[in-house]
Amino acid sequence: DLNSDREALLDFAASIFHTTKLNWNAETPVCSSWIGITCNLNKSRVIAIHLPGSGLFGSIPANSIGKLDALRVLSLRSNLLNGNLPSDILSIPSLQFLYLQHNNFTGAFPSFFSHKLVVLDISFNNISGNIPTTIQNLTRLALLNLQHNSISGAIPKLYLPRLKLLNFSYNKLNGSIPSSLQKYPSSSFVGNSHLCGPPLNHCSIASSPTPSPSPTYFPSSPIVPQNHNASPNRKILGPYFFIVLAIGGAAVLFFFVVVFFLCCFKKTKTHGSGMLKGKASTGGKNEKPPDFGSGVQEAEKNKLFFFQGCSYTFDLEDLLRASAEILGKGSNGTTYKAVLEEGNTVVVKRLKEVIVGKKDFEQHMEVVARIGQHPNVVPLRAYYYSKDEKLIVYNYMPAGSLFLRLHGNRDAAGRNPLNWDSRVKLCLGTAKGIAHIHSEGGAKCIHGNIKSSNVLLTQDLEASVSDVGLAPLMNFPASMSRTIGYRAPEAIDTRKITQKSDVYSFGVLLLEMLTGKTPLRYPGQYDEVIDLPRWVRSVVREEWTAEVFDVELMREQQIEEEMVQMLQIALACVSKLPDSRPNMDEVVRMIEEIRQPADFKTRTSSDQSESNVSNVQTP
Ligand SMILES: Nc1ncnc2c1ncn2[C@@H]1O[C@H](COP(=O)(O)OP(=O)(O)OP(=O)(O)O)[C@@H](O)[C@H]1O
Repeated sequence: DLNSDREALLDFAASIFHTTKLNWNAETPVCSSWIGITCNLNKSRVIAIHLPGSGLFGSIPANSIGKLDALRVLSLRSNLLNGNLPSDILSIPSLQFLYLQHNNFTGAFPSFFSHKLVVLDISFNNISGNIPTTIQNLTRLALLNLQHNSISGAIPKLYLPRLKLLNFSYNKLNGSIPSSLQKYPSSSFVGNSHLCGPPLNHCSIASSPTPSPSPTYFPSSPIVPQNHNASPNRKILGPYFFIVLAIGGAAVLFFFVVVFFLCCFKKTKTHGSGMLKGKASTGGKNEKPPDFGSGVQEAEKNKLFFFQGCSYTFDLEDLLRASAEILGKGSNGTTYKAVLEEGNTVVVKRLKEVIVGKKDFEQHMEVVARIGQHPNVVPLRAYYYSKDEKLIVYNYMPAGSLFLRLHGNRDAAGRNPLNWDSRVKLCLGTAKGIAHIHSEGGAKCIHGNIKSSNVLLTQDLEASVSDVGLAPLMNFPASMSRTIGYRAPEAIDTRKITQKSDVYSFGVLLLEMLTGKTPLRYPGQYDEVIDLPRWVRSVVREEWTAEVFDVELMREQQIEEEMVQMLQIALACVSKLPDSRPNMDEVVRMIEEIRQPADFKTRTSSDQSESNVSNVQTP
């Protein structure tokens, strides 16, 4: 329990000299005031210790940290810890992420490990002895970093199906590299004077006295596997594939552009018929002024246009009479929730600074309405255009936005966190919605404002992308808007949005789902923006993945592999160069590859509890 965890931590602190004030004392609450300590959600156990670079000096006593039997993450990297690696720590049954790199640990490589280990990093120490064959039992291991130690002997035959990153370089290993490990790059093995065979061409020559390479953790992209063959889900796509893809893509694009123009041309000619069903309204001159749409009354000739398939029976007058509540003021204007007299609830967006004329607006709305006929896009119901007022009517989505579901009420007692299965499902749905927008509207169809508050949820927790097609109607939003944390760097520089800048914004949304952090800091005036991609890259470089993930996901079992894969997709989406980002169809495919459809079916039945999302509140 928490008391025994507290005692164990105090024993550790008593025998280790530390320069950083830890603020650990028996009188203060462990979970909220002790530096570097993370507890589980109900604050009954310590599940993570993060004390990197904290000036810790000395050797870790047995029966201290080793007694924390709910511990999942231990990060004591970049300290001055010495002595043996305490075997009771390595065998904590719940331990998943272990970071002990850059210390002065000595002694033999221990041979008992927690079977749950995903990351084992003891690089840059002075560990000796052989690599134990028991490493073979670590079937969930994704990273094994032993570089820069004094480990000797032959490398045992290891077959670790999930291992993505391996580094044995700069040790004293000898013999030949087992065939199961030959798929890793030579940089994983260099600096072992008597190690032979592929991927090393010959016995590697110890590099001393030449200085060893700077302690770069792993080459440029620390998360992306060194060898794509290592992951069964990844396929190497050769140059021909991309050429064929490019030609095919161009042909498909051409087709859609032609279809798009044909449709537009046809629509212009048959204006007012077919898709559009006008409903005239006098605009209620004697009514009291409405909460929104003050410009509406003057425009008697203008009509509220409903799209086909819309079951509402209200007209503009009803809309003006409805009691309206402001949902928020966004970059495009103000959004109202309007409850009509017959009980229907709709959302009305009052657009500001529309830069296109009536005809263009109407034609554009038809395209948007067509795009909206997809399960992952919020359908457009109606619109109104006059000189002074532009309104768009959507269905009201009572389950609120992804933003509220993910961040709202975070610290409240009864909060029901969004579980990993639901997050995967929502990521996939959002990706499908954006992919549909990109493909349906042709190359020029860009959302331009992907963010978690523009992803709305249905009652059964499906994602639905809102604000589709607004960007081309408006001025590029001011740089200090709430959107800034999602904006691709080139979109900020050039003030131009592209499909690839949508991919970037979606990547930020994925990072938000994985980290539980918002690209905007609350509460406040939206002026403090966290550059999430930058933050994630910096943490990942230092400590691979564990620190990155949302604490609320820590209580779930066996999801690390999927989280790591999602992180890879997110980092690909937020690549600095637009051309290096995948397109949305590829993103959909990659997310689908994380989990087989069969898994989705069996797992989604457990989402029922997640569907109960009606009482979300503002953070
Ligand atoms: N159809 C809808 N149903 C329910 N809530 C909605 C709907 N459309 C928007 N909202 C919510 O209303 C609030 C205001 O939305 P609005 O789009 O005006 O601002 P925003 O999303 O914060 O910024 P932006 O204008 O840049 O998109 C948001 O919290 C949004 O999630």
